[in-house]
Amino acid sequence: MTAGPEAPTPLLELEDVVVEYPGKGRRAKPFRVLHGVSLSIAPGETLGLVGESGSGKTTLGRAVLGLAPVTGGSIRYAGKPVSGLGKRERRALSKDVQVVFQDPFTSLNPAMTVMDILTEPMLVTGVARTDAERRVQTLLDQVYLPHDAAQRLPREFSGGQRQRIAIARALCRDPKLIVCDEPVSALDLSTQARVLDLFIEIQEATGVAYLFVTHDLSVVRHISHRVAVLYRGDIVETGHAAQVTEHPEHSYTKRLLLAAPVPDPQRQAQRRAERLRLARERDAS
Ligand SMILES: Nc1ncnc2c1ncn2[C@@H]1O[C@H](COP(=O)(O)OP(=O)(O)OP(=O)(O)O)[C@@H](O)[C@H]1O
Repeated sequence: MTAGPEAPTPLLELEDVVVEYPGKGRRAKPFRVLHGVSLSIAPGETLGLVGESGSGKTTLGRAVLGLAPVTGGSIRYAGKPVSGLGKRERRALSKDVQVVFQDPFTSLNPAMTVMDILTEPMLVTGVARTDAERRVQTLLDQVYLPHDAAQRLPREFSGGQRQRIAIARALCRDPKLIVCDEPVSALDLSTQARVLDLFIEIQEATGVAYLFVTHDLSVVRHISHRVAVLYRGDIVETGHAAQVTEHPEHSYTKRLLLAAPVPDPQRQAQRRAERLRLARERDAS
C-alpha cells in the first residue's frame, strides 16, 4: 500500500498551553487563565475562537503574539517552537504574525497620517521610503480606501474606515497569520458585514490565515472554516464551523448558541426556556 499524502505542517500549533498572570501581593497564587489549550491553524485557514466574556480569548490571542505569560505547553510556528527561535527567526515571526484589535478608535496613533501609519512598519525593516509609499497605494486599493486617505488623520474616518486602515497596517508586511481580536465588535451591523467580507476577500487574494477571536456566533459562522469554543480557559469543542454552530456537542456550546438573540419573539421565548432547562441540568449535575 502506498502512503497517502502527508498532512501539511500547521502554520500555528498550540499544545497544552498554560497562561498564568502573577497574583497580586507577595504570597498570592498566580491566576491561571488558560489551563492547557491545544489547537492548530493551517495556512490560509480561519479558526474562529468563541467564548463568553472572561473565558480567555484575548489572552489566547496575546499568547500567540508573545504578549502573555505562557508558563506551560508549547507554541509552534511553521513546525518550530517559538520559545527556541533565534534572533533572525524571531524577526521573521514578528513580520509573519500581525494583529487587528477591537477598537479602531484607539488602535491607530491619532497624531500620525495614514501614510505614516502604513509606511512605519515597512521603514523600520529597511524598505526604501519610495517603495513603502508606493505599497501604501496598493494597500489602500486592497481595503477600498481612496488614495487621498493617505494624507489624512485617523479622526477624519468612520469606525469602519479606521478598521480598514488597521487591516491595511496588518497587511503591509505580507503576514501569514493575523490575530483578529474582536475586530468588528465596535462596528454597526452593516459595517460589520462589509468588513467581514473584506477579511474574506483578502484571505482569498493573499492566503493569509486568521485566528479570529469573537464572542459573536453569527460573526464566527460567517467567517470561519473551523471553530474552537473556549470555556473558562479550556477548549471544550472544536470542529467545522457549520458543525459546531448547527450541531454543537458540548453543553456549553449549546448554551452559548441559545444565548444569541434571534428576531422572532416566539423562538426567542423557546430559546429562553431551553436555556433555563440546560442551566437546571448543569446545576443538578
Ligand atoms: N494582564 C492581566 N493581568 C491579570 N489578569 C488578566 C490580565 N488580562 C486578562 N486577565 C484576566 O484573564 C481572564 C480572561 O481575560 P480575557 O481578556 O482573555 O477574556 P476574554 O474572553 O477575551 O473576555 P472579553 O470577551 O470580555 O474580552 C479575565 O478574568 C481577566 O480579568
